[in-house]
Amino acid sequence: MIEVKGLSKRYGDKIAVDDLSFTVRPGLVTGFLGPNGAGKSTTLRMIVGLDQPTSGTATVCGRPYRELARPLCTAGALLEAKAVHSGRTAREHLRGLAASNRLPKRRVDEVLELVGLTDPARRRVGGFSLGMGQRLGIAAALLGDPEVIILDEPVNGLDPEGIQWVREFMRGMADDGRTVLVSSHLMSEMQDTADHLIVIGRGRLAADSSMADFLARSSHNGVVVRTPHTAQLVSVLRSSGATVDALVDRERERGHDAVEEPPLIVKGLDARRIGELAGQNGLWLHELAPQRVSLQEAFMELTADAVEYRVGRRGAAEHNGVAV
Ligand SMILES: Nc1ncnc2c1ncn2[C@@H]1O[C@H](COP(=O)(O)OP(=O)(O)OP(=O)(O)O)[C@@H](O)[C@H]1O
Repeated sequence: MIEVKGLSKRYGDKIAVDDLSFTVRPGLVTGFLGPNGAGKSTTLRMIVGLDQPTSGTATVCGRPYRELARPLCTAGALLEAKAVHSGRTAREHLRGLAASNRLPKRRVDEVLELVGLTDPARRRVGGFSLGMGQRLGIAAALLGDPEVIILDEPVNGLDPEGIQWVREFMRGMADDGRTVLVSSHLMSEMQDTADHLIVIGRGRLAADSSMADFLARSSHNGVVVRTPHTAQLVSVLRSSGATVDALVDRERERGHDAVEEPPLIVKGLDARRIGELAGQNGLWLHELAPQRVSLQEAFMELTADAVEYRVGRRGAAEHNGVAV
Protein backbone atom coordinates (compact mmCIF):
# COMPACT_ATOMS: atom_id res chain seq x y z
CA MET A 1 0.00 0.00 0.00
CA ILE A 2 1.23 3.47 -0.87
CA GLU A 3 -0.37 6.50 0.79
CA VAL A 4 0.21 10.03 -0.43
CA LYS A 5 -1.26 12.86 1.68
CA GLY A 6 -1.15 16.57 0.84
CA LEU A 7 2.08 16.02 -1.08
CA SER A 8 3.62 19.13 -2.67
CA LYS A 9 6.95 19.91 -4.31
CA ARG A 10 8.12 23.37 -5.25
CA TYR A 11 11.20 24.14 -7.33
CA GLY A 12 11.73 27.88 -6.89
CA ASP A 13 8.59 29.50 -8.34
CA LYS A 14 7.50 26.27 -9.98
CA ILE A 15 4.98 24.02 -8.20
CA ALA A 16 5.69 20.59 -9.67
CA VAL A 17 3.34 18.68 -7.33
CA ASP A 18 0.45 20.47 -5.68
CA ASP A 19 -1.35 19.03 -2.64
CA LEU A 20 -1.68 15.52 -4.02
CA SER A 21 -3.49 12.81 -2.03
CA PHE A 22 -4.21 9.25 -3.14
CA THR A 23 -3.87 5.63 -2.04
CA VAL A 24 -2.46 2.80 -4.15
CA ARG A 25 -3.93 -0.52 -3.10
CA PRO A 26 -2.53 -4.05 -3.23
CA GLY A 27 -3.77 -6.63 -5.74
CA LEU A 28 -4.26 -4.09 -8.53
CA VAL A 29 -2.19 -2.55 -11.28
CA THR A 30 -2.61 1.20 -10.77
CA GLY A 31 -1.79 3.39 -13.74
CA PHE A 32 -0.31 6.81 -13.01
CA LEU A 33 -1.11 9.13 -15.91
CA GLY A 34 -0.64 12.77 -16.74
CA PRO A 35 0.54 14.97 -19.60
CA ASN A 36 4.24 15.83 -19.95
CA GLY A 37 5.45 17.80 -16.97
CA ALA A 38 2.38 16.93 -14.87
CA GLY A 39 4.55 15.87 -11.95
CA LYS A 40 4.51 12.07 -12.24
CA SER A 41 8.25 11.46 -11.93
CA THR A 42 8.57 14.00 -9.12
CA THR A 43 5.78 12.23 -7.21
CA LEU A 44 7.36 8.81 -7.71
CA ARG A 45 10.75 10.16 -6.63
CA MET A 46 9.20 11.53 -3.42
CA ILE A 47 7.49 8.19 -2.73
CA VAL A 48 10.85 6.38 -2.83
CA GLY A 49 12.68 9.08 -0.86
CA LEU A 50 14.83 10.41 -3.73
CA ASP A 51 13.25 13.88 -3.44
CA GLN A 52 12.19 15.63 -0.26
CA PRO A 53 8.56 16.95 -0.31
CA THR A 54 8.07 20.67 0.30
CA SER A 55 5.03 19.59 2.35
CA GLY A 56 2.86 16.54 2.87
CA THR A 57 3.78 12.89 3.26
CA ALA A 58 4.23 9.74 1.20
CA THR A 59 4.36 6.38 2.95
CA VAL A 60 5.02 2.87 1.74
CA CYS A 61 3.46 0.13 3.88
CA GLY A 62 2.80 2.74 6.57
CA ARG A 63 6.24 4.38 6.78
CA PRO A 64 8.21 6.98 4.84
CA TYR A 65 10.51 5.10 2.46
CA ARG A 66 13.65 6.48 4.09
CA GLU A 67 12.55 5.11 7.46
CA LEU A 68 12.01 1.55 6.23
CA ALA A 69 14.36 -0.89 7.91
CA ARG A 70 15.06 -2.78 4.66
CA PRO A 71 13.67 -0.60 1.87
CA LEU A 72 14.43 -3.00 -1.01
CA CYS A 73 12.43 -5.68 0.80
CA THR A 74 9.39 -3.40 1.01
CA ALA A 75 9.40 -1.44 -2.25
CA GLY A 76 11.25 -1.96 -5.51
CA ALA A 77 11.37 0.85 -8.05
CA LEU A 78 12.37 1.23 -11.67
CA LEU A 79 12.71 4.97 -12.17
CA GLU A 80 14.61 6.52 -15.07
CA ALA A 81 17.10 4.12 -16.69
CA LYS A 82 19.54 3.59 -13.88
CA ALA A 83 23.22 4.40 -14.18
CA VAL A 84 24.75 0.94 -14.35
CA HIS A 85 28.51 0.45 -14.67
CA SER A 86 28.65 -0.63 -18.31
CA GLY A 87 31.79 -2.76 -17.82
CA ARG A 88 30.03 -4.98 -15.27
CA THR A 89 28.02 -8.05 -16.10
CA ALA A 90 24.33 -8.19 -15.15
CA ARG A 91 25.12 -10.72 -12.43
CA GLU A 92 27.92 -8.58 -10.97
CA HIS A 93 25.66 -5.56 -10.93
CA LEU A 94 22.90 -7.41 -9.08
CA ARG A 95 25.36 -9.12 -6.71
CA GLY A 96 26.69 -5.69 -5.71
CA LEU A 97 23.17 -4.48 -4.98
CA ALA A 98 22.31 -7.68 -3.10
CA ALA A 99 25.44 -7.45 -0.93
CA SER A 100 24.84 -3.82 -0.01
CA ASN A 101 21.29 -4.73 1.01
CA ARG A 102 22.30 -7.90 2.91
CA LEU A 103 20.38 -10.13 0.50
CA PRO A 104 21.52 -13.68 -0.28
CA LYS A 105 23.46 -14.35 -3.52
CA ARG A 106 20.96 -16.97 -4.61
CA ARG A 107 18.32 -14.25 -4.90
CA VAL A 108 20.34 -12.78 -7.79
CA ASP A 109 19.91 -15.96 -9.83
CA GLU A 110 16.23 -16.11 -8.92
CA VAL A 111 15.52 -12.59 -10.20
CA LEU A 112 17.66 -13.12 -13.32
CA GLU A 113 15.47 -16.09 -14.11
CA LEU A 114 12.27 -14.18 -13.30
CA VAL A 115 13.08 -11.48 -15.85
CA GLY A 116 14.50 -13.88 -18.44
CA LEU A 117 18.14 -12.74 -18.19
CA THR A 118 19.72 -16.02 -17.06
CA ASP A 119 21.56 -16.54 -20.36
CA PRO A 120 22.95 -13.03 -20.85
CA ALA A 121 23.79 -12.67 -17.13
CA ARG A 122 27.52 -13.02 -17.82
CA ARG A 123 27.54 -10.38 -20.55
CA ARG A 124 28.64 -6.82 -19.94
CA VAL A 125 25.72 -4.49 -19.34
CA GLY A 126 27.22 -1.96 -21.79
CA GLY A 127 26.22 -4.27 -24.65
CA PHE A 128 22.63 -4.72 -23.50
CA SER A 129 19.70 -3.63 -25.67
CA LEU A 130 17.16 -1.19 -24.24
CA GLY A 131 14.78 -4.06 -23.47
CA MET A 132 17.47 -6.06 -21.66
CA GLY A 133 18.38 -2.92 -19.69
CA GLN A 134 14.73 -2.52 -18.62
CA ARG A 135 14.62 -6.17 -17.56
CA LEU A 136 17.79 -5.66 -15.54
CA GLY A 137 16.22 -2.60 -13.87
CA ILE A 138 13.15 -4.67 -13.01
CA ALA A 139 15.38 -7.49 -11.71
CA ALA A 140 17.06 -4.97 -9.39
CA ALA A 141 13.65 -3.74 -8.19
CA LEU A 142 12.65 -7.34 -7.40
CA LEU A 143 15.79 -8.31 -5.47
CA GLY A 144 14.21 -7.83 -2.06
CA ASP A 145 10.97 -9.61 -3.08
CA PRO A 146 9.07 -6.38 -2.29
CA GLU A 147 5.37 -5.97 -1.62
CA VAL A 148 5.29 -2.71 -3.55
CA ILE A 149 6.55 -2.22 -7.11
CA ILE A 150 6.90 1.21 -8.69
CA LEU A 151 7.69 1.51 -12.39
CA ASP A 152 8.21 4.82 -14.19
CA GLU A 153 7.56 4.41 -17.93
CA PRO A 154 8.68 0.75 -17.95
CA VAL A 155 7.81 0.11 -21.60
CA ASN A 156 9.50 3.20 -23.01
CA GLY A 157 11.37 2.17 -26.13
CA LEU A 158 10.50 -1.53 -25.82
CA ASP A 159 9.50 -3.68 -28.77
CA PRO A 160 6.08 -5.43 -28.77
CA GLU A 161 7.55 -8.58 -27.22
CA GLY A 162 9.13 -6.52 -24.42
CA ILE A 163 5.88 -4.62 -23.85
CA GLN A 164 3.96 -7.87 -23.62
CA TRP A 165 6.47 -9.19 -21.12
CA VAL A 166 6.20 -6.10 -18.88
CA ARG A 167 2.40 -6.27 -19.09
CA GLU A 168 2.31 -9.91 -18.01
CA PHE A 169 4.88 -9.24 -15.31
CA MET A 170 2.77 -6.45 -13.77
CA ARG A 171 -0.40 -8.55 -13.96
CA GLY A 172 1.38 -11.46 -12.26
CA MET A 173 2.67 -9.22 -9.47
CA ALA A 174 -0.79 -7.74 -8.84
CA ASP A 175 -2.44 -11.19 -8.92
CA ASP A 176 0.12 -12.19 -6.32
CA GLY A 177 -1.39 -9.52 -4.04
CA ARG A 178 1.36 -6.93 -4.51
CA THR A 179 0.89 -3.20 -4.97
CA VAL A 180 1.88 -2.13 -8.50
CA LEU A 181 2.11 1.55 -9.47
CA VAL A 182 3.11 2.25 -13.06
CA SER A 183 3.41 5.50 -14.97
CA SER A 184 3.11 5.53 -18.73
CA HIS A 185 2.40 7.78 -21.67
CA LEU A 186 1.05 4.90 -23.73
CA MET A 187 -2.71 5.00 -23.34
CA SER A 188 -3.44 1.86 -25.34
CA GLU A 189 -0.92 0.04 -23.18
CA MET A 190 -2.53 1.32 -19.98
CA GLN A 191 -6.03 0.48 -21.18
CA ASP A 192 -4.97 -3.14 -21.51
CA THR A 193 -3.03 -3.28 -18.25
CA ALA A 194 -4.31 -1.03 -15.47
CA ASP A 195 -7.23 -1.83 -13.17
CA HIS A 196 -7.21 1.54 -11.48
CA LEU A 197 -6.09 5.00 -12.59
CA ILE A 198 -4.65 8.01 -10.88
CA VAL A 199 -4.52 10.94 -13.27
CA ILE A 200 -2.72 14.19 -12.52
CA GLY A 201 -2.56 17.46 -14.42
CA ARG A 202 -0.27 20.37 -13.52
CA GLY A 203 0.66 18.65 -10.28
CA ARG A 204 -2.93 18.22 -9.07
CA LEU A 205 -5.18 15.20 -8.83
CA ALA A 206 -7.55 15.05 -11.81
CA ALA A 207 -9.01 11.55 -11.35
CA ASP A 208 -8.71 8.59 -8.99
CA SER A 209 -11.02 5.81 -10.14
CA SER A 210 -11.31 2.34 -11.55
CA MET A 211 -10.54 2.05 -15.26
CA ALA A 212 -14.18 1.08 -15.94
CA ASP A 213 -15.59 4.15 -14.14
CA PHE A 214 -13.05 6.44 -15.79
CA LEU A 215 -14.11 5.27 -19.25
CA ALA A 216 -17.82 5.27 -18.38
CA ARG A 217 -17.69 8.95 -17.33
CA SER A 218 -16.38 10.13 -20.68
CA SER A 219 -18.74 12.28 -22.74
CA HIS A 220 -17.55 10.33 -25.77
CA ASN A 221 -19.72 7.43 -24.65
CA GLY A 222 -22.95 6.97 -26.54
CA VAL A 223 -24.98 4.54 -28.59
CA VAL A 224 -25.23 4.76 -32.37
CA VAL A 225 -28.78 4.10 -33.57
CA ARG A 226 -30.32 3.91 -37.03
CA THR A 227 -34.03 3.59 -37.61
CA PRO A 228 -36.46 4.13 -40.50
CA HIS A 229 -38.59 6.10 -37.97
CA THR A 230 -36.05 8.80 -37.12
CA ALA A 231 -38.41 11.58 -36.03
CA GLN A 232 -40.56 9.33 -33.82
CA LEU A 233 -37.58 7.64 -32.16
CA VAL A 234 -35.84 10.95 -31.48
CA SER A 235 -38.99 12.22 -29.81
CA VAL A 236 -39.39 9.05 -27.67
CA LEU A 237 -35.72 9.08 -26.60
CA ARG A 238 -35.66 12.79 -25.80
CA SER A 239 -38.80 12.53 -23.70
CA SER A 240 -37.00 9.78 -21.73
CA GLY A 241 -34.15 12.15 -20.93
CA ALA A 242 -31.63 11.25 -23.64
CA THR A 243 -29.72 13.69 -25.79
CA VAL A 244 -29.84 12.74 -29.46
CA ASP A 245 -27.71 14.15 -32.26
CA ALA A 246 -27.23 13.20 -35.88
CA LEU A 247 -23.87 11.55 -36.56
CA VAL A 248 -23.40 13.66 -39.67
CA ASP A 249 -19.63 13.34 -39.82
CA ARG A 250 -19.72 9.60 -40.20
CA GLU A 251 -21.90 9.81 -43.29
CA ARG A 252 -19.87 12.66 -44.79
CA GLU A 253 -16.75 10.54 -44.39
CA ARG A 254 -18.51 7.89 -46.42
CA GLY A 255 -19.37 10.43 -49.10
CA HIS A 256 -23.12 10.53 -48.34
CA ASP A 257 -24.60 14.03 -48.21
CA ALA A 258 -28.15 13.17 -47.28
CA VAL A 259 -29.26 9.79 -46.01
CA GLU A 260 -32.68 8.39 -45.41
CA GLU A 261 -31.75 6.89 -42.09
CA PRO A 262 -29.18 9.21 -40.57
CA PRO A 263 -27.21 7.49 -37.83
CA LEU A 264 -27.96 9.07 -34.46
CA ILE A 265 -25.72 9.28 -31.43
CA VAL A 266 -27.70 8.84 -28.24
CA LYS A 267 -26.32 9.78 -24.84
CA GLY A 268 -27.92 9.34 -21.43
CA LEU A 269 -29.57 5.96 -22.09
CA ASP A 270 -27.87 2.61 -22.57
CA ALA A 271 -28.41 0.35 -25.58
CA ARG A 272 -30.73 -1.96 -23.68
CA ARG A 273 -33.08 0.87 -22.66
CA ILE A 274 -33.05 2.36 -26.17
CA GLY A 275 -34.00 -1.04 -27.60
CA GLU A 276 -36.83 -1.42 -25.07
CA LEU A 277 -38.23 2.05 -25.79
CA ALA A 278 -38.11 1.41 -29.54
CA GLY A 279 -39.87 -1.93 -29.06
CA GLN A 280 -42.57 -0.50 -26.78
CA ASN A 281 -43.32 2.15 -29.41
CA GLY A 282 -43.30 -0.23 -32.37
CA LEU A 283 -40.25 1.43 -33.95
CA TRP A 284 -37.78 -0.68 -35.90
CA LEU A 285 -34.07 -0.39 -35.30
CA HIS A 286 -31.53 -1.09 -38.05
CA GLU A 287 -28.49 -0.37 -35.87
CA LEU A 288 -27.94 -0.28 -32.11
CA ALA A 289 -24.23 -0.03 -31.35
CA PRO A 290 -22.69 1.10 -28.05
CA GLN A 291 -19.51 3.11 -28.68
CA ARG A 292 -16.46 1.97 -26.73
CA VAL A 293 -14.50 5.02 -25.73
CA SER A 294 -10.73 4.63 -25.70
CA LEU A 295 -8.60 5.58 -22.73
CA GLN A 296 -6.82 8.02 -25.06
CA GLU A 297 -10.10 9.86 -25.75
CA ALA A 298 -11.19 9.89 -22.10
CA PHE A 299 -7.73 11.02 -21.00
CA MET A 300 -7.52 13.81 -23.59
CA GLU A 301 -10.93 15.06 -22.54
CA LEU A 302 -9.96 15.17 -18.87
CA THR A 303 -6.53 16.71 -19.33
CA ALA A 304 -7.18 18.96 -22.34
CA ASP A 305 -6.65 22.04 -20.21
CA ALA A 306 -3.84 20.59 -18.17
CA VAL A 307 -1.06 20.24 -20.72
CA GLU A 308 1.86 22.46 -19.83
CA TYR A 309 2.74 23.55 -23.34
CA ARG A 310 0.65 23.27 -26.44
CA VAL A 311 1.42 24.27 -29.98
CA GLY A 312 -0.31 27.50 -30.92
CA ARG A 313 -2.00 28.19 -34.22
CA ARG A 314 1.15 29.56 -35.75
CA GLY A 315 3.12 26.56 -34.60
CA ALA A 316 4.85 28.31 -31.71
CA ALA A 317 4.72 26.66 -28.31
CA GLU A 318 2.59 28.75 -26.01
CA HIS A 319 1.94 28.41 -22.32
CA ASN A 320 -1.48 27.19 -21.35
CA GLY A 321 -2.44 28.74 -18.04
CA VAL A 322 -5.65 26.77 -17.44
CA ALA A 323 -5.64 24.29 -14.59
CA VAL A 324 -7.60 21.03 -14.57
N1 LIG B 1 14.89 19.37 -10.48
C1 LIG B 1 13.98 20.20 -10.99
N2 LIG B 1 14.14 21.53 -10.99
C2 LIG B 1 13.22 22.36 -11.50
N3 LIG B 1 12.05 21.96 -12.05
C3 LIG B 1 11.83 20.64 -12.08
C4 LIG B 1 12.77 19.69 -11.57
N4 LIG B 1 12.24 18.44 -11.74
C5 LIG B 1 11.05 18.61 -12.35
N5 LIG B 1 10.79 19.92 -12.55
C6 LIG B 1 9.59 20.50 -13.17
O1 LIG B 1 8.47 19.99 -12.46
C7 LIG B 1 7.41 19.69 -13.36
C8 LIG B 1 7.02 18.23 -13.20
O2 LIG B 1 8.05 17.42 -13.76
P1 LIG B 1 8.00 15.83 -13.78
O3 LIG B 1 9.25 15.35 -14.43
O4 LIG B 1 7.68 15.32 -12.42
O5 LIG B 1 6.75 15.58 -14.73
P2 LIG B 1 6.29 14.24 -15.45
O6 LIG B 1 4.82 14.17 -15.29
O7 LIG B 1 7.09 13.08 -14.96
O8 LIG B 1 6.66 14.59 -16.94
P3 LIG B 1 7.12 13.63 -18.15
O9 LIG B 1 5.93 12.81 -18.49
O10 LIG B 1 7.45 14.64 -19.21
O11 LIG B 1 8.30 12.86 -17.66
C9 LIG B 1 7.89 20.05 -14.76
O12 LIG B 1 7.45 21.36 -15.06
C10 LIG B 1 9.40 20.03 -14.61
O13 LIG B 1 9.99 20.92 -15.51
